[in-house]
Amino acid sequence: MSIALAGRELLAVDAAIAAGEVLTVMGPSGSGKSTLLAYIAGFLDREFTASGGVWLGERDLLGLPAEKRGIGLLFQDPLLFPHLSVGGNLRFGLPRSSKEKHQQVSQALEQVGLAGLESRDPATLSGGQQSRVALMRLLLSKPKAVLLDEPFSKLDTALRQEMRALVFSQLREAGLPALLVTHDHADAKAAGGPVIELG
Ligand SMILES: Nc1ncnc2c1ncn2[C@@H]1O[C@H](COP(=O)(O)OP(=O)(O)OP(=O)(O)O)[C@@H](O)[C@H]1O
Repeated sequence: MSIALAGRELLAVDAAIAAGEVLTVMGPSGSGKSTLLAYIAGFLDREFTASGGVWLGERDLLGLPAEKRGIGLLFQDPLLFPHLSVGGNLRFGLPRSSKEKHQQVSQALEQVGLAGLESRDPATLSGGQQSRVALMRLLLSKPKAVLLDEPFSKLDTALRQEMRALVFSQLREAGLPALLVTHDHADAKAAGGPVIELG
């Protein structure tokens, strides 16, 4: 696929991502990394024109509205809902039909070392704890693929290493194909998959 801005090609990418693999796209500021994710997720601004397909298995994603694409997103900010508790944020990610919501939420919290924090206000959690809640909310929503936009860039060094290990191991375990955009070579190395450098 390729994306143009004001008639000039901004970026072109041709790649396939296997289940449990993370493809990293690197490039300088303005090279189109966030634009690429917006195209795949289904919210590209009208200023851009794009051509080429985006497939998830047999499904042509471009024919589907954003909310039907089955894509989970993780950004540099955890973006937790401030009016919901930690448990409320995690339940929000659960498909409407899922049973035993309470148990799924408490297991998810336990998995990331946050057992018992269901009723906490997200604003009272540390940045690292908020990132872990955001990751579990994403996984509980059962996406078919994941897009990561500089997810570690706001964390300090020690936390960044811990979150990289956690995010990539959870994605691998869930067998999800993922696309990571980043400036940071250490992110690409930790992701362990192929790397595309945009010009
Ligand atoms: N809504 C828009 N209208 C016009 N131009 C835009 C719009 N959004 C982004 N751009 C331009 O498109 C180009 C790519 O932007 P994009 O945000 O995808 O880059 P990026 O590689 O993610 O950058 P960064 O690493 O700084 O986040 C930039 O030149 C940017 O100014």
